[in-house]
Amino acid sequence: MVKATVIGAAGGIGQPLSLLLKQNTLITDLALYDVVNSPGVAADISHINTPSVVKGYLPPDGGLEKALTGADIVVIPAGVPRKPGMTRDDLFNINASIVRDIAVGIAAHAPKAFVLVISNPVNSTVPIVAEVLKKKGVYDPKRLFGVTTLDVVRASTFVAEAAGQPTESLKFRIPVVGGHSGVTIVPLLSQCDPKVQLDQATIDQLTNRIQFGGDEVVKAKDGAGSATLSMAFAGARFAAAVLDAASGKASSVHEYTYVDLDSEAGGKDVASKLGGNLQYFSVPVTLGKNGVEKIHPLGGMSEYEEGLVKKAVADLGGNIEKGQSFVAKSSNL
Ligand SMILES: NC(=O)c1ccc[n+]([C@@H]2O[C@H](COP(=O)([O-])OP(=O)(O)OC[C@H]3O[C@@H](n4cnc5c(N)ncnc54)[C@H](O)[C@@H]3O)[C@@H](O)[C@H]2O)c1
Ligand SMILES: O=C(O)C[C@H](O)C(=O)O
Repeated sequence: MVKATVIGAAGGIGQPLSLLLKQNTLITDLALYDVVNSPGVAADISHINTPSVVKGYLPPDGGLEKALTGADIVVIPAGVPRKPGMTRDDLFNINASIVRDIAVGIAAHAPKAFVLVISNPVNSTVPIVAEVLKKKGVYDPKRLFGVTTLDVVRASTFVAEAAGQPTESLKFRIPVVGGHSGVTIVPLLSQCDPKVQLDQATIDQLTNRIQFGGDEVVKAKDGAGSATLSMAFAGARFAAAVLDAASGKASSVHEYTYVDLDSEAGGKDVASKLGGNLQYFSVPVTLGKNGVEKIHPLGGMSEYEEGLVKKAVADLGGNIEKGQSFVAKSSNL
């Protein structure tokens, strides 16, 4: 039995993500929570003849508690998206408290669940969840993930296009490390598998496109939000990876995700190579029964990529601190 809960299930990401999770046959219970419309989304999705039983929950009558109780995995796309001209950090003022309050619910009702944070700014919302879980005495860094899979998905697509093989994007695997906003997103094109020969101008252009791919969608949607469908795909893919590893369905699951480097999974080596005391970074991980089993080194980098990492580290420190001090200043915990 595997219960998956989506918080923010009626939103632009939440609906297609819930649809994709309904197709995951490892999931037996799918709980859809939102502050609006979740019963309708649940009724609709529940007619699909895959194994999971779907229920929708709203805030009255303990909806959050019911949605979370017994959850093995909680995916959080709740909160507001960007409009043109905004940075992800501009969402902090609204989304920080939304994510904090959801984390309080997780601490009380699903303390052992894998928690997958999609809500932006991910660089800060993941530390917010961690600090709440720490305050409540239930924090396990191996079970908390910032979802950065969309950056990895974009990198494959854009590199395949640049290599003149747009229909072969699944074949191109590119590590993307760091955080999830602008220059904190660091594609390691030199490690592309299979190798691609790119001149420096193309590397510059691809790096910029991967770092600012989110802006491309925000601009195209012209005020109607940010990436939802590609994010749902990426979120469902990452959730499936976590569940495949936890259930033993797959023996070696390798992903990139924004995690606490200070876990038993071996992130301290990465942190010390990054210089300073950076606590969170998107890194290559092996997933296992209990979440992050091993954090791997970032691997060989070009001088150009080392420069990108330096810029990412400089920005990330402030983003992380902002999330941590928000929780420290929250008097209602
Ligand atoms: N990590 C990533 O790669 C990535 C990619 C795309 C979008 N995002 C982020 O995901 C978030 C959601 O984006 P969206 O386009 O789905 O937005 P949306 O506005 O379409 O949907 C958000 C949903 O969250 C719900 N919500 C608000 N407060 C809530 C609460 N307290 N509890 C439960 N639900 C609540 C809303 O009712 C809404 O249905 C944004 O912050 C966006 O920036 C992250
Ligand atoms: O760009 C955004 O604000 C949404 C998301 O983080 C993305 O990368 O598409």
